[in-house]
Amino acid sequence: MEKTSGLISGKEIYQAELKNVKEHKDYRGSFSEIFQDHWNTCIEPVQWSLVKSKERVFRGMHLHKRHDEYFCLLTGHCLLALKDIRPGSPTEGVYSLYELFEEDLAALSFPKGLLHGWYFHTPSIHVQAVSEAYIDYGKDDNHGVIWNAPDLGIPWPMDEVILSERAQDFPTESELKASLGDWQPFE
Ligand SMILES: Cc1cn([C@H]2C[C@H](O)[C@@H](COP(=O)(O)OP(=O)(O)O[C@H]3O[C@H](C)C(=O)[C@H](O)[C@H]3O)O2)c(=O)[nH]c1=O
Repeated sequence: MEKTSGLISGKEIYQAELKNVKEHKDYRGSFSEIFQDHWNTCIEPVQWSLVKSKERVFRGMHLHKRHDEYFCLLTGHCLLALKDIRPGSPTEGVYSLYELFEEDLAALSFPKGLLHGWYFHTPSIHVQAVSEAYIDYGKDDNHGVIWNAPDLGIPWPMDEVILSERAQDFPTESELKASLGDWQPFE
């Protein structure tokens, strides 16, 4: 099977970007630059995190009204979904489903206002960055939608996942949107 990281379903979303990461291999191993300011991504990181996930773990779907995010798989194999629920976005209602492999490194940057979640086919390690620290956003801007909500419309290939207790109680997409009220992510 060809292990090429990229979009496998849906369409690209406005201001989200998957960037291939060049892995410079030699007889000692490899060296890969996973982030550069000059890439002009949508994010200015203020916090970096390293996340280890067991097989079949699903993290998300989450939504933040105030901060942008970055994700790069280091080891393993995962699916990563985005959905644009920003009122007035040129890609409002569009989803993107990416498949990422450690054998073909790639980094995804995406703006505030996109639902996002990741599923790990195998034990995996990734790094993620945010443009607002968890200590600041965790209490009031860490929203969610249940991963398999019918109105989310993500064609996940799996039926069962391992969720956090909090994520088990997330609402549907329409219930979240109703709770967010009138917000203007482009102002
Ligand atoms: C996010 C975060 C979590 N934690 C602690 C809090 C919990 O004890 C533990 C797991 O946190 P959580 O269940 O929130 O992790 P995920 O389910 O991967 O979700 C996190 O990563 C996805 C992508 C999101 O977008 C969420 O905003 C963020 O909460 O790590 C920290 O200490 N610092 C942090 O920045």
